[in-house]
Amino acid sequence: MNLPESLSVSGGHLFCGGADCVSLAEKFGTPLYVTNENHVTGNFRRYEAALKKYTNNVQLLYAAKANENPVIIQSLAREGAGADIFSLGEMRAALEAGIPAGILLFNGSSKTEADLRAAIEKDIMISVDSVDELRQIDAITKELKKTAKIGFRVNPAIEVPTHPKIATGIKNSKFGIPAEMILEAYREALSMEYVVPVGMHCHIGSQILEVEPFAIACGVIMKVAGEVTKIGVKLEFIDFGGGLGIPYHREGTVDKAPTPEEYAAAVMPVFLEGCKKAGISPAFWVEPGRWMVGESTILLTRVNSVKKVHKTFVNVDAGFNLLIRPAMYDSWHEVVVANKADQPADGTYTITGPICETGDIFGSDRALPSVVAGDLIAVLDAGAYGYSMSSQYNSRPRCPEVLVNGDKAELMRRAETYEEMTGCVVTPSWHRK
Ligand SMILES: Cc1ncc(COP(=O)(O)O)c(C=O)c1O
Ligand SMILES: N[C@@H](CCCC[NH3+])C(=O)O
Repeated sequence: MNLPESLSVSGGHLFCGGADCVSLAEKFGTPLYVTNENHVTGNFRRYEAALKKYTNNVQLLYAAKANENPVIIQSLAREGAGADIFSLGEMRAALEAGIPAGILLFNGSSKTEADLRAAIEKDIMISVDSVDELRQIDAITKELKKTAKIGFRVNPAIEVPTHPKIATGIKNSKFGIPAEMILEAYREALSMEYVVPVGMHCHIGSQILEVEPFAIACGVIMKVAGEVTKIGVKLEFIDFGGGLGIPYHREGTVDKAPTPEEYAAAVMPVFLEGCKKAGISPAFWVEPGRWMVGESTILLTRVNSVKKVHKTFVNVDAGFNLLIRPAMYDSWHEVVVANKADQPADGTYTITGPICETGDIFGSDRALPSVVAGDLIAVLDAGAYGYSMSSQYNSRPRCPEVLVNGDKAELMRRAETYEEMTGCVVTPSWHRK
């Protein structure tokens, strides 16, 4: 199999960086998320270098939702990442990781007054998703007598080749303001006392395996940028969102995932040409999440039992409460028997979790070496939208996360306890004895 760079095989065992996954599972228990830190920081450097070949006026904002572990956010903050934040929790994590407020963008289509107030108080720029939200910002800035720098999220109305649930720039998406309504929105912002429109934002979707849609969206946005410049907006940044996909299929029909270099080659000339036409020089911002962390991480899970019936089920100790992507989007994740990583396949196996739902399947009919109870399965490419979308469904406390750096491996999050899981439960008076 075409393993991600974060992994290798030695002596029949799967390794993450310099750490033997079989030993990690013995030491920390399973289920266990394992992340290769150097892979994450290497990704950041590569993505940034690819863009900076065209202009130095570039800022990468890590999409914190992809993997919200504060340690990961801190690793990227140290590399100079800003962050795309979507909630007060993500705001707090980004600020605590040391990311300066000036390179945070508060995104989202449904912000609360508390969200807007916190962003304004902390000088964090807001990607405004509706005129209604703009007016709420106006009211808060007047009350606080404080400036708010904003951009609008533009919906470029383009089709993107990805799962419909994660295509965000299509015409009928809930996100953004249609390009034909955007001039009015900027005009209104320009008329406000404390609101300063300085940016523009778009994000067309996630897990996109072609670069053309990014270039098309960039063309639409640059045209709009030219128009808003004419009405007096001084654009300091244009944020083109995230979305670059990763190759989840690594065997058989292997995904051809574009590289950041290919992304840059497709998008940057359109951006620079648009800037020239409009006579502007905003910074180029981009918000990758999945590409930064997706391939860096595996989910290790122990085989509880093997059931040979109409097909062979491998019952493991992790369920979709820990990695919901296959159940939610029918997403493909490769699976490897981590303690038999050099053995040839001898049959087909369906990897199922312990959750009380038929859809609790990590992979169906996968060709694997002979699997028996006690074996260790690695679910690959689990770094993006894995732990961050986890839940405690079926009253299962979340598992620990280990960070590997070279041959060092330590916890970056311990397992939840039952007490923590139920710590918010309150007993109504009539239930008390
Ligand atoms: C506004 C915004 N920016 C960035 C991202 C990150 O996307 P990805 O993880 O595909 O790079 C998302 C998620 O789709 C998003 O909604
Ligand atoms: N959660 C999605 C990606 C959505 C990105 C956030 N807008 C996934 O796992 O593929």
